[in-house]
Formats: sequence, C-alpha cells, structure tokens
Amino acid sequence: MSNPFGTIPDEAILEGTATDAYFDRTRSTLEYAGKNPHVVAEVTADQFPTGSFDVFTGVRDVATLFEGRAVDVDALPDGHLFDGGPVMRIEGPYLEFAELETSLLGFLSQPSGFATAALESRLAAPESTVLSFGARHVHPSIAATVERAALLAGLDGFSHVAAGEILDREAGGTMPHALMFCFGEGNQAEAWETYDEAVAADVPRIALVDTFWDEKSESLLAAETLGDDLDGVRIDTTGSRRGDFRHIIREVRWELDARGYEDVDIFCSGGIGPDSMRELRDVADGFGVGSHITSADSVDFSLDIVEIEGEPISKRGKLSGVKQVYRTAAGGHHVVLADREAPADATALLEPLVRDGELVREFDLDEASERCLADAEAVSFGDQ
Ligand SMILES: O=P(O)(O)OC[C@H]1C[C@H](OP(=O)(O)OP(=O)(O)O)[C@H](O)[C@@H]1O
Repeated sequence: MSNPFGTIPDEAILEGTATDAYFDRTRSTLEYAGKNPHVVAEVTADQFPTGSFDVFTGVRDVATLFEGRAVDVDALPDGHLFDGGPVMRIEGPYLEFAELETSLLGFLSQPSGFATAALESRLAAPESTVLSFGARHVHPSIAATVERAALLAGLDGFSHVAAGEILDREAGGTMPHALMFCFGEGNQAEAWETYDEAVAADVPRIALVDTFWDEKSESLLAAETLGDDLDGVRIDTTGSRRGDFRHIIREVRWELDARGYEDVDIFCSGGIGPDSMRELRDVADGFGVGSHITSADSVDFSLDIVEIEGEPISKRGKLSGVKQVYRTAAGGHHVVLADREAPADATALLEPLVRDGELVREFDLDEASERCLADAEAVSFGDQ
C-alpha cells in the first residue's frame, strides 16, 4: 500500500483536493456563471483585540501552499504574537485559492495553538530546561509540527527522533518505565548501569527513579550506582501517588545534597504544565511537558473576503476592508484600515510573504524563536 496509514498526501494538499466539498461546489458554480472576482481575503481569529495574545506560526507551510499560485500574500512574521485583526492577507482571483482555505487554516490553527501553549510553559520556568515530550499524544504525521512549535516558543529540546531529522535537530529524552520493567524490581541499579554502558557517551545520564520504590530511595541508589556519571534523575510520579509533589522534590534534593550529589539534576514530568512549573521551578532543574502542549486548543482562525473588485465587503459580525495591524512601542496591538494613518510609534506587522506566486521571505527557526520571545516580552505575555 502506498498510503498505509491513510494520511492526506502532500500532493492532495498542494493541488487543493485536501479541501471541504463545498469549495468544489463553489468552483463549479462560479465557473458555470463565469465569475472569478479579484478579492482580498484576510485570516483572522478575533475581529478586535481581546487582551489575550497567541503565537502565530504555520506560515512557512502556507507559503509553500501558495507557491505557483497567481496571488499575493502578506502575513505576520513566523513566531510573532497577535491579538485581534488579520494575521494574513491574500489578494488575487478567488478561484486561484478557493479550495486552499481548508488546508491554509489547518496549517495555521493547530500549530499556533501548540506554540502558544509551549510559550506558556517556557515563560513559566524561564531558567529551567524544558523539553517537549508530547509527540505520543498526537497523530504521528504531525509530530514534527508539535516539536517545531515547541522550539519556536523557546523550549530547549524535544523527544521525537523523526521530527529531529526533519528539523535538523537532535531529539533527546531520558528512559521509559518499560526499560526498568525489563530489568525488574530490585534490579534498578543493573538497569541504570547497563544504560550507562550501552548508550552513546554524549547522551545525558538521567535515571528514571519513580518505578518501584519511592523517589528518594531510587534517586540515592542511582547516585550511588552511577556516581559522577549520573547527570540527573527524572521523577514522573503518577498522580495518584504524588501527594505534595513539591515536598517530594525538596526531600530528594536534600538527601542528594546531604550525600554530596549536588550536581545531580532533578527533572519532573507527567502532567506538568505552567502552574506546576511555577510551583516547582525553584526546586527542580528541568521539566518534560507533553499534554499541556499537545492538548492546546487550535486558534480559531477563519478566512474572510473583505474586499471584492476594490469594494469593501463583509458578512455580518466581520469587519470589511483591507486592514493592517501594528505593534506599538508600548506593546499594544492595533487593527487599522490599511489606507488610514498608522498609530504613532508603531510597526506594521503584515509583511510580504508571496508575490505573484513567488516566495519572498526566508525562514529561520532560531530567528523566529528570538522574535517570539522578544514579542512575548514586549506584550507582557506571561502576565496575562
Ligand atoms: O503528557 P504529559 O503528562 O506531560 O507527560 C509526558 C511524559 C510523561 C510520560 O510518563 P509515562 O506515561 O509514565 O511514560 P513512560 O513510562 O514512557 O515514561 C512520559 O514519560 C512522557 O514523556
């Protein structure tokens, strides 16, 4: 079988068959009527600023989608934050892109949700190591999307190997409980020693220490077993056994330090999110975050025609006319008709992405991540 998992092939996305059926019917109707008006359409989540920012990403995939299409596209920079108004603008004959709406919005909505949740995690523990561990919670075909969104938001690493090959980054992680089970209760030391002997030297030695006995006992045994080779311990205590998780982490830290293992880091995972990270960041050294990122709501973008043959138009509840959005020096987000005066001391955010089907923007994940974190600070994202 050429498509054993039944995922939508890239070709279907690019040619526009990865679409909702009503767009096919729209094409049939407009072609029958000989209509193909020149339009300007905008991608928007909220018409007006709401006071709550999200991270914009997925724009690189949309640029690929539009290459070769006789349209012009402007968009916010990858990783920029937004709060109301358009994040993207498409101009050209409507039938040049009608069917692409479904994939266009999908490329933006879910990854922007992932990146926003990852940014919440990043800013909850800005000095800690934070790794994306959630690939297991999503369909394998979008694992790289999750991991890219995590890196965009400034996370320090991710776990998915194939995603790393796509992103040209090394995947990382620790060890699963399955490994401990295979050696069995009472043989934890043998499991950690074998891992230390078997795994490449550049892989951090972080022992999982919550499988059979309590976290303190296994942490001290791991430190005594691996000595200076031990980089850290991972505590992934199941919720039913967690109790006062902060106290457990402090107890483990105390007992490790009391025996001279100050250099052994403590990592926490399992249901970790911004609230628990804020509570633990002064006692733990790092976190693995999974479902907080992968269960993020998609950003509810829609594509709306706002001008047709040069005349403003909108449906009830939406705002007509071609707009520009601005970031002010004070961190404000302003939505203004594009032909009106810009706010004082403000930067226009909708920038050229595609011109007559040609990509006119370069993409660099590290630059996008710096942009994301800088804009998060500019708008005081963490304080919302
Ligand atoms: O999605 P989250 O709740 O944030 O957790 C993500 C972590 C927790 C989970 O532990 P287990 O389910 O115990 O899996 P394993 O035994 O493989 O460590 C696994 O280690 C993931 O990396």
